[in-house]
Amino acid sequence: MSDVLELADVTLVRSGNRLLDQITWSVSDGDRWVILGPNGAGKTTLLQIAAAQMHPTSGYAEVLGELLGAVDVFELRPRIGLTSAALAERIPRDESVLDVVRTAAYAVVGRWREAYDDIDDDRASWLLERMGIAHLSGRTFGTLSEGERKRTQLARALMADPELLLLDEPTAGLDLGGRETLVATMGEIAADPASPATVLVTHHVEEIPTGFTHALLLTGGRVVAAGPIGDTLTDDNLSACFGIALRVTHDDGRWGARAVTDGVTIGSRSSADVVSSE
Ligand SMILES: Nc1ncnc2c1ncn2[C@@H]1O[C@H](COP(=O)(O)OP(=O)(O)OP(=O)(O)O)[C@@H](O)[C@H]1O
Repeated sequence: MSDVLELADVTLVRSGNRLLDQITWSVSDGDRWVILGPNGAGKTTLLQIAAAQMHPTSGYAEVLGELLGAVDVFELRPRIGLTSAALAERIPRDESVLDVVRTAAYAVVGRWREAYDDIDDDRASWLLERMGIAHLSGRTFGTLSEGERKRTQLARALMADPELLLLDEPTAGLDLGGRETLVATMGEIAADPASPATVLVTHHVEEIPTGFTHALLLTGGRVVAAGPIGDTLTDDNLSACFGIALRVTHDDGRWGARAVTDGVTIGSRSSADVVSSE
């Protein structure tokens, strides 16, 4: 197994704040990681480093065998598939769904004068089929529902046959049905041995697809726990991560978490919803 990501003592400082604080983490070929943590924990920032979009202020970060700071990131980025809200905002609303996916072959957003081979067209069409949105290929991105946009972005992230797949909150904003079908699709991708090493950022343990192998819990820019998912997603670790007593469940390959107070599980993760059993 080769290392896809190798971070050692990575610290990132912006405006005097330590967004990431001495992160040491490695991802190997075949791994499927989930990063969990409360708002502002540094999840997106960590993913930005993995995507070669940001450099650490200090520490060592190697992505796909290339040392950040010593590599041409414009050569590295096409090897990485990324979905994120920031990237989605850059997609022109009048771009066709097919072009949103095809342009990933050049790691650009927005069709210009690139020429596409039949092989690009075939792959883009196959990915849209795989995501269940082949019928939308001629529609413009701006006319899609949120769920259809998320599927388009996932197809785009896979277009360049990436060696590393980074998914930043891919199910955010979806209704229950849309979330469940996308989580199932991500489970299929995770189960495929040909799929690249994958890192998924989410706030919700319920959104971890089946087949995910590892978890990293982040709070205040620091790692609370990281490792094989069964050892890491424990009541104690998740409670420490979110700062609230939580009970973790794992049924049929899917994870769940509920708040606990005075030994009673009350069914919410939000501290605002916690009611004492007294
Ligand atoms: N340029 C910046 N200067 C100062 N602070 C920043 C900057 N960019 C981000 N931050 C802060 O860094 C922290 C981590 O942000 P980040 O977006 O990585 O968190 P996150 O875990 O992804 O949060 P969320 O779950 O809310 O999306 C936040 O407190 C954010 O306000």
